[in-house]
Amino acid sequence: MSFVSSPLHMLERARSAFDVKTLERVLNFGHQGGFVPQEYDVDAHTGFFPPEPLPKLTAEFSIWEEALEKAQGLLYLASNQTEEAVSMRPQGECWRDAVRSWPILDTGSFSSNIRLLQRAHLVLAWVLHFYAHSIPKTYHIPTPRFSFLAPSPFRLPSAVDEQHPIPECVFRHRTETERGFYTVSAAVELKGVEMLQIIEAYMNLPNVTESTAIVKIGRDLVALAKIVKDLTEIFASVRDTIDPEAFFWLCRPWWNGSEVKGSQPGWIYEGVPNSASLDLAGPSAGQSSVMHALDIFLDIDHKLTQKRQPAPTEANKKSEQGFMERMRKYMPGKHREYLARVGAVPRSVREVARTTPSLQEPYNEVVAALKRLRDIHIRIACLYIVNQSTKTPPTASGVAADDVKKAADGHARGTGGNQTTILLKAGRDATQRAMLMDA
Ligand code: HEM
Repeated sequence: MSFVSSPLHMLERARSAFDVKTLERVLNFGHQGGFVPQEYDVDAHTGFFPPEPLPKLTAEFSIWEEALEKAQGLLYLASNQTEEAVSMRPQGECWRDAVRSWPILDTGSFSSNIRLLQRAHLVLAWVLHFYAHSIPKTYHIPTPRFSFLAPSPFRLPSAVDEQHPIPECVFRHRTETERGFYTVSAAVELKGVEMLQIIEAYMNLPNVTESTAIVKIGRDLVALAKIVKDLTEIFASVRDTIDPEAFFWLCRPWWNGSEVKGSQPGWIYEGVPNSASLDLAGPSAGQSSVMHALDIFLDIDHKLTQKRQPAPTEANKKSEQGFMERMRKYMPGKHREYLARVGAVPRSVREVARTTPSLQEPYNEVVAALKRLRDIHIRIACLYIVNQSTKTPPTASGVAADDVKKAADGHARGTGGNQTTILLKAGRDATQRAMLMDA
């Protein structure tokens, strides 16, 4: 082992490995009591994404990883009545039997490794969705019961391993569409890193009323408007890469969560008290931490707590005002803390712009850009969800004529469980309301 003789040498060596900004953050220069995103597991280069892809779980947990891998070529939606889907039902049942017979695995060995915990969460969440949505439902047993807690070793039966011929086309179509959706969402998240740098700079300004600070804020708002415009283009690119039919009928049903609807309970996790009453929304890009950060930084009032103009419409009032806050429950805890910290800044950028004439226009430009983004997003949701739900399902979906209405029943709902257009328009209108009127 070689020793470094002085802190200066150490600094020099470290400089070659990191950029200076990162280094300063690590050493906490200039951030005494300040805002350091890394403390909230927000990376300087990848933002809310981990800096590296999540590592696979160790051999001890291979049953989880293997089950997920196999599920992707094996399971069909319960609603799929095509010949292939029906012929694959026994293999699906074997897969679910195997999952039911899993032993309880102790995750203590990696309880301090956040990346492995995240990987475990990701793998088990998808296994759960594959499990729940592939169970052929009957009208008499509306509630699928399942458990990860039964005590016998997991082994996939040979019937599954032989891999009876699997029809490729439906899977490929679904996988490509799904990949397209994740890629666009990831592009938004990564483009958003530039925005997080602006937020960080604002949070660390010693005095937001100083003239140099005002010049900096003005410049950053101009840059932010450009970033939001770029984000809008990324959103709009879904139309080039994602097929609406495959999105609505082949992918999206797998993402639905367990909603508690009236007297019908949600999914029951055996061994978990009151699990049927848990609010377990499916994944939604509404959980994107970067988009929440932007809203919070600009002080967009989704909850309609501020008196702003124009007054909310009746439809605005009917939408779920706590939706964005509810979606934060699905984010990693540290990211929630990051958002709370940004929201707790003593003077929001909106407040500073309101009282600083030179900042009103650049602030309004960002808000206008975000409103346009939400307009485009509404059009996308109509194209991919509302319109699709009124169409005849494609043959590959295997949805039987009698079941079309049931399958499309959630047509006006997002995977997060809300009436799509009302919710998204309320978000767009809340954005518009942040506009400073006397500019
Ligand atoms: C095919 C593409 C897309 C469709 C059909 C779509 C649809 C929806 C729907 C239905 C909702 C309502 C909430 C729910 O219940 O889930 C929603 C919300 C949301 N989506 Fe998307 N979305 C798409 C792409 C994206 C992308 C790429 C992002 C980027 C992160 C995104 C960000 C959001 C956000 C932040 C919300 C919360 C509401 C808001 O901020 O206005 N969406 N989306």
